[in-house]
Amino acid sequence: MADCPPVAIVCVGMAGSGKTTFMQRINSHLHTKKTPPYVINLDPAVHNVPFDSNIDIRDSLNYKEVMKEYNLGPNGGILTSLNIFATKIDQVMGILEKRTKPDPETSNARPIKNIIVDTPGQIEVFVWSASGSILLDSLASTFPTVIAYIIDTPRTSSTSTFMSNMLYACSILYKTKLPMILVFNKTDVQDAEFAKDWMTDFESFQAALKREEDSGSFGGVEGAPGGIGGGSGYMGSLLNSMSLMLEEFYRHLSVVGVSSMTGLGVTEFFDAVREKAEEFERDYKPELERRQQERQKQKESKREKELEKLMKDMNVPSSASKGPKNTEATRAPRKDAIDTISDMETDEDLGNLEHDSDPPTDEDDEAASNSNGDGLSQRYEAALADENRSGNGQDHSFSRYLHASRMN
Ligand SMILES: Nc1nc2c(ncn2[C@@H]2O[C@H](COP(=O)(O)OP(=O)(O)OP(=O)(O)O)[C@@H](O)[C@H]2O)c(=O)[nH]1
Repeated sequence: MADCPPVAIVCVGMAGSGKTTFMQRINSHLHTKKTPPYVINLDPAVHNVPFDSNIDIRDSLNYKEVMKEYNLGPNGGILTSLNIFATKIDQVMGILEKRTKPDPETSNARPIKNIIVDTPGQIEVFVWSASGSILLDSLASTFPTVIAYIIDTPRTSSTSTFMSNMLYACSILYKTKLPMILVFNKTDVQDAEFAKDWMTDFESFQAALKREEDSGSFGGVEGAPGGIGGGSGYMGSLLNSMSLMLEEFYRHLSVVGVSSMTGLGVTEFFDAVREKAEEFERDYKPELERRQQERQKQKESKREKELEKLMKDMNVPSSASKGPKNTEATRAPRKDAIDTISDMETDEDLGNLEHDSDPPTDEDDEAASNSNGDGLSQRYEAALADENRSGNGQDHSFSRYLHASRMN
């Protein structure tokens, strides 16, 4: 496996599951193996990080200031910090690409083989946000990327908490569409064999359900009513069906028991990473590329439609036979310009763009003279007034607006 490409390992997990301690453990393991990883911390709200990060979101953003400035609560602050950070993803990817490429002429003779990423404990803020998707998609489009879902084993030992955690993991797998390793952490406190059994043997899960029912401790709650919690009750039959339904999901996962405290199971974790990285190249990458191509196609067809609509709005017939305006001199620059319009977001962009692309007509001059050049809103009003005078439809006013904008 000497030539395997660098792998990005993104650690996600509920608050307190031990992500940061796990990051510290795998970081020190890789240092011991003389293959130091590239470390990224994406948790803006963490107080102390017990390892050195190469990129730390806290270096570029003060989460408390973000909360104050945008008048947000803690989760909004984390989300907004991630959104702001996501705008720098190109720079981050540039750095990562440089660090993972061998370059004997510089000190980068031994390129990075692992990128490890710590994320906020508020999973949904990362996994369900646009910035989380941007960050994950960017990583996955360049490196084999694996999600390490960290689970607090002692807190997952009852059937209902186990099932809740599995459903959460399933939703993350479905949302990120990346290979996943379930890391049952804190095995120094409780062994993870029970979880592996439940995932591979439906009957052992049913037996555990029955035991909880008999002892009246369903869901880890002593004295829970059997009618609700028991294998024969509503929750029991729900758990049974869910565990059957999740069988297919379990098949796609690697499961390792780890103690971030003692280091037990870390070697198995890296074996699983290698396996998942191969799976990424084999199964996920083609799918990812297919999705990227589809997005590109959709973007192009949307642009085509916008172009057609705009041509219509501007009274530019698409066939050469219609009207004197449709000459090479006018048509070509318009098309280029309008292609660019769909990438522009602000009115100012539209104004600047049109300035160079389309020679004015007498009508336009009139519209422009109605404008005092003090801003786009006034120009827009001028175009509107013009439209009212001529009784033309709204679409036509847009073309006048574009021409009027050009004069400034
Ligand atoms: N016994 C034991 N305790 C652990 C282990 N891993 C983490 N812990 C403890 O679990 C607690 C939470 O660990 P963190 O690493 O801060 O958890 P986190 O998921 O990063 O927490 P957030 O940053 O709040 O999301 C700490 O008290 C750790 O010492 C482990 O393997 N064994």
